[in-house]
Amino acid sequence: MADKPTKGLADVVAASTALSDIDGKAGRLFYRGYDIHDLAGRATFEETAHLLQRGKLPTRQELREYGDELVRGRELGALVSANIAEIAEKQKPMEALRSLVSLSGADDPDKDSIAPDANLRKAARLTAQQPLLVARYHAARTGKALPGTDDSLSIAGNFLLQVTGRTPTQREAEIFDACLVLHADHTMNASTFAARVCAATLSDMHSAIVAAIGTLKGPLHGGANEQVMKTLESLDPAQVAQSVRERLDAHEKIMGFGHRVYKTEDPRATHLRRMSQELATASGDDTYYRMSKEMEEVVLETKGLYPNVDFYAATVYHYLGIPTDLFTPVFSISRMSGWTAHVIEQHADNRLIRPDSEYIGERDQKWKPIDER
Ligand SMILES: CC(=O)SCCNC(=O)CCNC(=O)[C@H](O)C(C)(C)COP(=O)(O)OP(=O)(O)OC[C@H]1O[C@@H](n2cnc3c(N)ncnc32)[C@H](O)[C@@H]1OP(=O)(O)O
Ligand SMILES: O=C([O-])CC(=O)C(=O)O
Repeated sequence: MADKPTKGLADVVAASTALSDIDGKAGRLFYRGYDIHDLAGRATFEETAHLLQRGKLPTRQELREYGDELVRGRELGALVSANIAEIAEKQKPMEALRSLVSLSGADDPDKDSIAPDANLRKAARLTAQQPLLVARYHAARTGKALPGTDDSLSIAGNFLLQVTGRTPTQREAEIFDACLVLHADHTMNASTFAARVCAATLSDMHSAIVAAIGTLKGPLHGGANEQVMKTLESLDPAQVAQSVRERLDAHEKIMGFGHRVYKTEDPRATHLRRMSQELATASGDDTYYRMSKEMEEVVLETKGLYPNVDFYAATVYHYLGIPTDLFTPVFSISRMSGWTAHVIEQHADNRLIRPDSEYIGERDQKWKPIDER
């Protein structure tokens, strides 16, 4: 007979990884041994993606080569281009991305291979294409022309340019770049686990990423950042503390708080809070930032819960001019670097992921013909 399951697989070690590590008690996060506090605001997203996918922080030469590969790889395939308008009309952003990444698999030059070199190339292409897919989707649904990419800008800068229609200031691009670095990888989170389960059947990288996107979408995971903004918009700025207390008394979850692993402040929230404050001040209207701070105080005092990565990311994206329903797609732009690195890692030392279950249904049922049931 199987053991009792641990609900939600809490504390179960499901894989070995050299990609990221969390100390949940101390509130620390590392990518391949580098403290997130050393990377955020110092390493670019491109360097971070290289670190995750290719095992090391790049030299200038390696970064140039990887950057060129990203530029070459961002071209979208024929199937994606032919279908994006209809998808944008019929599907919400995360559903659309799930469809578009699936279609892009059919256009990928390495589509039939899961060999290590093919996986590296696919990881770079998926990372390069994800921001463009989000921007093209947004352009298609708004009917606005997509500004061309500017090769003097980073992935972060180009995304802001293409979604807001204006060249970001250097500081805006830096802040968004730091956001991408902060969201890049996070041990065995639900979407990464989904990707690894898929990859472990020796399925291909695009299939694993489709599974990950579908998993990130939910409000208990990446979908929370959009819900945070909706909560802020729904609150009366003069009644924040009272409304949050009422919601907690009614056993409602306040999105953007709590975490399976962190029992103290999420180290990413420390950076995002600071960036939210900076952008709020620069915008001349810091209402949402002040409301967020008040929510944070009430939730900590009432429930002992800290903000997670999604909480202050919401106002950062809002102040950067990103539409609220693109917040979770933005998360996927960053996490693509981690997901693809996990697929590479899974394929490199694979065993089928197939846990056990505890049977709790009826036993010894007697079969009856349909007319006797
Ligand atoms: C990128 C990311 O995925 S970060 C997480 C994003 N998700 C969210 O922000 C959604 C809100 N948060 C949550 O739902 C949870 O804290 C999760 C999903 C992140 C973690 O879930 P779990 O580890 O399974 O904790 P669980 O949901 O069992 O919560 C434990 C207790 O804290 C409470 N709790 C947890 N989070 C919250 C919250 N945000 N608001 C109010 N209460 C909460 C639960 O109601 C539960 O209380 P109980 O023991 O009285 O029933
Ligand atoms: O680790 C988790 O469970 C969720 C999370 O914070 C992330 O994916 O960034």
